[in-house]
Amino acid sequence: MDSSVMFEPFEIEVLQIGSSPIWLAKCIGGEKDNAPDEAECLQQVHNYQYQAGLWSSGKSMGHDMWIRRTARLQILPQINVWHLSREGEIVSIHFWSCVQYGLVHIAAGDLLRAEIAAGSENGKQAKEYMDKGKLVPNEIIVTMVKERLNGSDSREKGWLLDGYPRSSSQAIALKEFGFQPDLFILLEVPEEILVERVVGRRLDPVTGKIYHLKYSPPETEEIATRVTQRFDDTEEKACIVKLRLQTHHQNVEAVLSMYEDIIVKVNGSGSKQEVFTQIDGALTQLLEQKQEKLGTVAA
Ligand SMILES: Nc1ncnc2c1ncn2[C@@H]1O[C@H](COP(=O)(O)OP(=O)(O)O)[C@@H](O)[C@H]1O
Repeated sequence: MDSSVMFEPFEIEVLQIGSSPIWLAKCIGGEKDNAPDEAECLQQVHNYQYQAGLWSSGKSMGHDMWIRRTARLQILPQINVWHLSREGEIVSIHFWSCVQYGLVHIAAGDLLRAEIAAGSENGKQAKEYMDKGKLVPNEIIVTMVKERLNGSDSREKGWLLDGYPRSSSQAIALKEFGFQPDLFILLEVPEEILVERVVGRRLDPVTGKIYHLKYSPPETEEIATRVTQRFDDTEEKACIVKLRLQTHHQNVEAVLSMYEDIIVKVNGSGSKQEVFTQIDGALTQLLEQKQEKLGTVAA
């Protein structure tokens, strides 16, 4: 594909107010099979920025400029890309009913398990708490999360923080480090379903993908034979699972009170698709509000 063809499926809009530039690329119509993947879309947005003279020497526009420019391009496959750069970036790609986000997924539990696997001192200490279903002390987890949020990929693409903050002191630390989420998603699931999900959860050590023996079984025999169970998820640890839930109930109200204005409660007891549809709706609404706000200022 030459570069002029690459732009064709896109409608690209560039908005910048103060230090929050937003790139919007929308690709509409066409065949699913022709839909470009996420990396290709971003590449096209960057190419467009460069060709339109809005991106020089690999850098984005100056901070204090305010620019609103729309380039209407040819209409082809259906896809939307939202790209918020600098202060935080959100990339959302809609492939028909299957929607994916380009945010960096940062899971506090995964960070801790990686430390345990690496055999570090922090990992050893963390495991003692995790084995008992208790929260790992802030001295260990807060720095880990902060460093991950400061990673170049998180700063560039934006992030989805999973399993953090789990206490008000963790929420305060996050704020003090200057990290402020746009949205707080609370997944509400009855306890008996949670226990069933945890006990049936399996991890593919090769791809890192999470399965569930009943609800999302491994696709092939090969994967089924290699999946493993997390040390704190086993049947014998069912009482630890309950303790983890107890810890959650003790802290959740204090955490929620810090995010009252941005909480979205999602019914998490349905299928993956049903839950995802609700989250997608919340994210889409958030992006529309941001867009509207910028449009009002632009008018
Ligand atoms: N933000 C956190 N603060 C302290 N401990 C944490 C945090 N996140 C995870 N942990 C520890 O790791 C364990 C597993 O967490 P996680 O992987 O998030 O579990 P789940 O996926 O079941 O919610 C927790 O029980 C806790 O011991």
